[in-house]
Amino acid sequence: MPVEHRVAARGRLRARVVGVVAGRVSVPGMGQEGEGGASGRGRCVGWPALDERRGPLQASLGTLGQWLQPGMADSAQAQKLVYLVTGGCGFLGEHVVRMLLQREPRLGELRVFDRHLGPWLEELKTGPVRVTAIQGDVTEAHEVAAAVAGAHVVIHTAGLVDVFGRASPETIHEVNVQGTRNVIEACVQTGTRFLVYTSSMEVVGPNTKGHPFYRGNEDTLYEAVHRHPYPCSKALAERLVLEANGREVHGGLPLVTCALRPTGIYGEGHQIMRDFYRQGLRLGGWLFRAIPASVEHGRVYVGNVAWMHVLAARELERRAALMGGQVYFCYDGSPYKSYEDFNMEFLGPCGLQLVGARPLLPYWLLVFLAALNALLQWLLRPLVLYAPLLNPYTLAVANTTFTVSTDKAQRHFGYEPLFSWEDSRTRTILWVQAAGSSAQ
Ligand SMILES: NC(=O)C1=CN([C@@H]2O[C@H](COP(=O)(O)OP(=O)(O)OC[C@H]3O[C@@H](n4cnc5c(N)ncnc54)[C@H](O)[C@@H]3O)[C@@H](O)[C@H]2O)C=CC1
Ligand SMILES: C[C@H](CCCC(C)(C)O)[C@H]1CC[C@H]2[C@@H]3[C@H](O)CC4=CC(=O)CC[C@]4(C)[C@H]3CC[C@]12C
Repeated sequence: MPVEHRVAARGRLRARVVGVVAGRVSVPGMGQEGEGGASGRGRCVGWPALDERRGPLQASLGTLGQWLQPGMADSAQAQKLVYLVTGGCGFLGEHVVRMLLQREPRLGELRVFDRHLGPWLEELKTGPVRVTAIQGDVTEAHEVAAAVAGAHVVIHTAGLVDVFGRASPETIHEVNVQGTRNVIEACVQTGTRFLVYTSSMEVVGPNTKGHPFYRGNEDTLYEAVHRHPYPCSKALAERLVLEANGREVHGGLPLVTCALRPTGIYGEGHQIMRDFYRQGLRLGGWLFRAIPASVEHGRVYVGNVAWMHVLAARELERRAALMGGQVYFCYDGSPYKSYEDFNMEFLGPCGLQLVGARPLLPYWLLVFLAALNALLQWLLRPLVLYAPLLNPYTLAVANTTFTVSTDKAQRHFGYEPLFSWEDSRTRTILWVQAAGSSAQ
């Protein structure tokens, strides 16, 4: 069992850390570090003061300048790297964590930072890579700084994904914007040079005017106008990340950043898909079409999004000049369909049927119901949280074509989807079936 403990350094740096260290628990200062732990690897389980913290890590890794020598990454002598994944216990974060463990040969230590740590992290402790679970909050600058210190690469995927009105706009801003600012500042202060940010298609659109974005790419001109707190926060955070590219980090070298913009992610662990499945089961196996089949909604498989993060993080060092400050849509071979028709690719084989070749309700009635839901949410807020799937924002997103067609990630860092559409579909169906049966 992992031991949870408060970690203090200089009285300022505090983060709740659960050390899961290659099969054993690391308790700082108690002589229980993993074998060979004296080198300082995985020192985040016991945070010394910032400057001291750089010492042991640099002793084992050399100076930052050293490990960045051209060609070194390819050599057999390449240093093992420390990765930090914020939001590593979320839907996407878990896939990124597992993908790094499977596909990043240079991984020496993996720090998983999240507000809520998943029990599945336990199973990772048997592997060869040191996995350090850190319970922390991205809105707490000192917790972020403690987690980032000594990491070579940060994949910042933590975020508050809320388009249903569960959280206040202030909280969404705090987590998504201030949290990202804290990550950037932590990189700058501690000398971490490589930052990959999980942005979203939502930073582009659909916009408030309902303009379609049809098979667009990163250079497509589109009027990005937002009002909802979630896309506003993601757009602001993305800008912070891109503007931070080139900033001098502790040690004098430049920060290299890029942002990945997934469209709607699906796959194992996708809660909204599971909710639709359960809703269909409750309705006797039927779902009712609300959106015209002609409205295309971009979707991408979570395993491919995770793979893109791993590749981008790996290649940022070698291709800093090309990739630094760039944005990349996440894409794969998933077909272009409406949101509901796409979901039926998985829910159909699980026994559900989508009723209606056309929407059963006229659009004006959906708009009315969405507005009614928004009103009810506002009226009931002092008493209870009413947060249905249908609201004016989700209706507008679902009802506006937004699809991407690009190869920028392939051109810039050699990305090819790891999972074919058939694989992605099969994996998702198996997960929906399992998640559905465990719900009954
Ligand atoms: N789900 C989707 O379709 C899409 C998601 N994204 C982005 O991908 C990222 C991951 O999203 P999902 O995995 O879907 O969401 P998720 O909610 O499953 O995962 C987010 C993770 O961040 C953690 N987190 C939230 N607030 C935190 C805080 N204050 N401090 C530390 N950790 C915190 C959560 O505990 C959670 O584990 C987000 O940044 C989101 O904006 C982008 C495009 C599409
Ligand atoms: C919940 C919506 C579908 C309900 C439609 C209804 C009520 C008519 O049946 C989802 C439709 C589109 C989704 C969003 C989209 O995939 C883009 C996103 C990107 C993100 O970064 C976060 C999630 C989301 C906003 C996603 C949320 C659910 C939908 C609005």
